[in-house]
Amino acid sequence: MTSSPALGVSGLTVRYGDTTAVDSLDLSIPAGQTVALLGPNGAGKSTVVNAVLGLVPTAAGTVEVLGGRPRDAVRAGAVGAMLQHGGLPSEARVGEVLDLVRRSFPAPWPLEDLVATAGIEGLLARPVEALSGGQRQRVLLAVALAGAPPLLLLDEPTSAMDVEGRRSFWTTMRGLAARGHTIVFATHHLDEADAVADRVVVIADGRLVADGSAAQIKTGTAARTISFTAADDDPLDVLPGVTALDRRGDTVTLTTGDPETTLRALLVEGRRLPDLEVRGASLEDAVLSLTRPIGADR
Ligand SMILES: Nc1ncnc2c1ncn2[C@@H]1O[C@H](COP(=O)(O)OP(=O)(O)OP(=O)(O)O)[C@@H](O)[C@H]1O
Repeated sequence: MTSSPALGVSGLTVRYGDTTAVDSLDLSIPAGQTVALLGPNGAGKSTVVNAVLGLVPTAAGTVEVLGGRPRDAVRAGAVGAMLQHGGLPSEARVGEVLDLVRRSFPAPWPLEDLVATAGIEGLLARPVEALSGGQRQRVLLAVALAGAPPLLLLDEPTSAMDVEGRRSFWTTMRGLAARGHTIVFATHHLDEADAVADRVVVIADGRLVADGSAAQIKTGTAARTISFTAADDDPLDVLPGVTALDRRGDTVTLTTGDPETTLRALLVEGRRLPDLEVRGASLEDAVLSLTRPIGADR
C-alpha cells in the first residue's frame, strides 16, 4: 500500500487560448473517498477531469494519480473514466468492445463480474448503435471499469439515465466505494452529490470555492430560503440578497445569501408575509449561493 493520495492536484492551471478554465487548483483526495465536483456550466469540472487523465496540456501545476503521472496511471489501468463525450465504435457489438478494452490492460476486471457490476447483462450481443442513452452510459461504465481501476473519474455519468437508472447506478457506485475504489464525479444532480459523496468540492470560474462534506457546505453558507404567500405581480426578485426566486401557485420561495437584509427589505415595504418560513439551505441553494455573486442576474 502506498501513502500517496489517490489523486493529488497542486496549483493546476489549464488555459484554452485566453480562457483560464482551471485556475491554481489544489486538491488532495485520499484513497477510498467518493468526491463530487460541483459548479455551474463552464466552471472547469470537465477540464479538471481531462487534466487528471492527461488529456489536456497544463499551463502550470502538477497532477499525480496514485503517486505517478496521469498517463502512466491510465496506461496501467489504475484510472478509469466515463467522459461526457465518451465514444464507442457504433457498429461493434458491446461484447467485442469489452473484449478489446479488457485485452489492453495488464490485469483486467473478470468479464462476468464486470458485466454484472455495470448491469449490462443481456447487452453483450447488441450493436453499440442500438443502445439507448442510459444503456450506453452503462456500457461506458463497463469500459471505465475494464482495467479494474482503483480510481474512477465520472463526468456527468447519469445525464442520460432515467430515475430508476440513476438510482441503480449510484447503488453500483456505493458498492464500488465499499470495495475501496476512489470515485470522483462531476454532476449537475445535486441530490446525487448529497446522497452519495463523502466530500463535495465546489468550483466556479476554475477556482475552488468550497470543499467539505455536503453537511458542512450546507451549514457553511449563509444561504437560506424564505417562503411565504404573495400575489404574482409582486416584484420580489429585485430584493437585496436574493439569488433565486421560485413561484408555485401563490407560494413564493426566495433563496438569499443574506436572509436578514432580504427580510428587512420585505418588511420595510410594508408587505404582509402570510405563511412565512425561513429554512436552511439545500445543497443546491448552498452551491448557488457560493457560485453566484449576491445581486447577480437571476
Ligand atoms: N476545448 C476547449 N476549447 C476552448 N475552451 C474550452 C474548451 N473546453 C472547455 N473550454 C472552456 O473552459 C471553461 C471550462 O469548461 P469545462 O467544460 O471544464 O466546464 P464544466 O464545469 O465541465 O462545464 P459543464 O458543466 O457545462 O460541463 C469554459 O469557459 C469552456 O468554455
